[in-house]
Amino acid sequence: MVVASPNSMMRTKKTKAVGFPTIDLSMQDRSKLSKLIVKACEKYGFFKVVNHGVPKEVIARMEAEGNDFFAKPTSEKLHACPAQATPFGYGCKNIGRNGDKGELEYLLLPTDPVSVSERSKTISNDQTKFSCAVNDYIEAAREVACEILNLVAEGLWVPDKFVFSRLLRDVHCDSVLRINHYPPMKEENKPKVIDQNQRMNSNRIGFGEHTDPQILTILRSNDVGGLQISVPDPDHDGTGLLWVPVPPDSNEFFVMVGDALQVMTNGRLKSVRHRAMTNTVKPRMSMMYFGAPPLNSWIIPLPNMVSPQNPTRYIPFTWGEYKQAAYSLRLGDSRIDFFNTTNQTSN
Ligand SMILES: C=C1C[C@]23C[C@@]1(O)CC[C@H]2[C@@]12CC[C@H](O)[C@@](C)(C(=O)O1)[C@H]2[C@@H]3C(=O)O
Ligand SMILES: O=C(O)CCC(=O)C(=O)O
Ligand SMILES: [Fe+2]
Repeated sequence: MVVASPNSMMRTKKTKAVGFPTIDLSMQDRSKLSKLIVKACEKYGFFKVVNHGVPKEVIARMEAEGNDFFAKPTSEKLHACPAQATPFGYGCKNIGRNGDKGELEYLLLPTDPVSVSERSKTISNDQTKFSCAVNDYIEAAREVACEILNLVAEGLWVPDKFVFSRLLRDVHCDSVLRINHYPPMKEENKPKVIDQNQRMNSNRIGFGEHTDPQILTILRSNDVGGLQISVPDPDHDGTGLLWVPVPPDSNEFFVMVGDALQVMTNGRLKSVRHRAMTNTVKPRMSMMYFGAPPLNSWIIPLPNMVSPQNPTRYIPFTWGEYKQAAYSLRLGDSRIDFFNTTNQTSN
């Protein structure tokens, strides 16, 4: 059921209300459910899911491990810094390899149990407890992602309803788990910034604006806000953009369409531009499962998304090629545009 409940109505400073969809995954009418999900993915590339079936205990154990890790002295956390050539492990303020900075620290983890166990040696004093919490959380988040992707396929009338979820279940999938920790910023350390809506914004950007490159992101945070979604501003014929804050909900998940799903649906579903802000009072901790295919998978518009009236919008590429492009670009770059058929130069 799509519920425009009072707490999902966000009022911007320009007194505009934006209600992001809330979708009840336990809804019995599957055909209606799949249509609602597709509608949300087309309009915003973003929605909240309730009644997702993930046990509270699985989320609580993951959160406890995150809190324990980030509470450690910096000298200990640095033991979990990535070895060269891998992005995995602990990071602080540096995002990616091209000079992007954020007001956060984070853990980036692979999602296969063997690699999680290997990584956990430098992260936790109780490797088994850490690995179990992470593996159980990843499995639960993957199930939510796969169920949503099956519903997306059904809602789009794709003949093979497992076409997306199969990629996330592949043993060679390239999915990742990220745990972000945003310490509160002291007032005196916060420079005033002018945001893209030309308003003075006293909050500081924790994680700069971007779209997620993968297929689907399942985000969960503690009860501290910060996530913002970019939506077209209805006042400017859809040409301007507004940042809309998302009220946090520690019991539920937020779902974001990634670039790869936008491409596979030939642009029908939209990958969502988002960012995270810091605040002055409480630390925010968010956990993202980024569902990605194996590196050698082709990311190509599905046949039923292409027609003479709606020709393919993207050149064929593998997930490995897309990831390589993403890592050679800045966080906020529109990397998907490099693969748009209209942007190709012939020589
Ligand atoms: C600046 C970068 C960080 C990032 C890789 C990139 O070059 C561009 C995409 C970024 C992003 C955003 C979503 C996820 O947080 C992430 C892990 C991903 O897959 O793509 C990050 C990358 C990162 O932090 O390593
Ligand atoms: O921390 C958040 O709420 C969002 C972080 C994010 O978008 C990311 O890590 O890709
Ligand atoms: Fe993101």
